Amino acid sequence: MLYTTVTPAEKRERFRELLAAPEIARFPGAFTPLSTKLIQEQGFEGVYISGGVLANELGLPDIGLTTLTEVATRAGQIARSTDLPCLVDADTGFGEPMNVARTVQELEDAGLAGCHIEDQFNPKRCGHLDGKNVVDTATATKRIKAAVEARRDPNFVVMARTDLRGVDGLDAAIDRAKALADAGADVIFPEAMADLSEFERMAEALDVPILANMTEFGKSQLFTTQQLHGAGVSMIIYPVSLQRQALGAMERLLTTIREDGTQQAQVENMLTRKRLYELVDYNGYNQFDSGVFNFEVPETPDA
Ligand SMILES: C[C@](O)(C(=O)O)[C@H](CC(=O)O)C(=O)O
Ligand SMILES: [Mg+2]
Repeated sequence: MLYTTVTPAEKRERFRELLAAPEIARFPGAFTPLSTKLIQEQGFEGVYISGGVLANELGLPDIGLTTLTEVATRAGQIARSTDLPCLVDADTGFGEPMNVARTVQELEDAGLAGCHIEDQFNPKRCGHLDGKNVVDTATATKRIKAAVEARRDPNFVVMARTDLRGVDGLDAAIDRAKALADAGADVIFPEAMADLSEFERMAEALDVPILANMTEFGKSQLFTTQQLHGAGVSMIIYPVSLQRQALGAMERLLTTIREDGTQQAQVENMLTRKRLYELVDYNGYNQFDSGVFNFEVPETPDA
């Protein structure tokens, strides 16, 4: 009911446990606070909050247009709705190392369990596209040092993402990742790995855990959890999957209404009213007021 009963400090401890555990942790990308309910119910270990998705939801491309305030506010709303640890995409950290320090503190205050900061510079782009701009190692490590020094909860996970693979190749990306780990990054997010052997080489070269980005229509094949686990990956994100699926369904629904003059043919694909009320826990609110949920909900009224 209302919000999570798990504190941000507890979620960060949980995130640390997940990273230390031998099993792989799976973080699907929530695109709304409500969607975290589905993720949690299905037993996933954590929630990812994608910068691309947040930008897209505002009708914007993922090129560094969103502000720290927008990202921290939305990420905070999402984090508050779930007991799971949430990892948020902090893009390039929203400015200079000084800004990165403020970003980390804002995200800590918003209840996030961790964030990742990448080595692109603005205008940044999706890591699975060509033509990215990447800063030098000194600048990239300064960002990470600033993030690590700024956090007040030592369990807040500072993850460094490197986009160098798509620019200068795997060896350069591995060297960069080592430097980022030396600068204090708790986890490395090697972006746009070409195949499993690249994940393997990256994991072998580092003493810190690595993340795999299983985004669709990108440069990496969609490997299974078992395959990634075998390659030494500690956690996986599915950043845009829920948004892509939902928007695909919305498009199909609108076409049906336009063509058929009614949504009837799509109703069977919709979440029912009953299920929606379960997700927002109408029942639980009866603890406050037994008049809140004293009605019957038709299960499939339109079917
Ligand atoms: C992970 C990512 O940074 C995101 O914002 O979700 C994107 C995902 C995507 O655009 O598919 C990325 O740069 O990989
Ligand atoms: Mg992003």
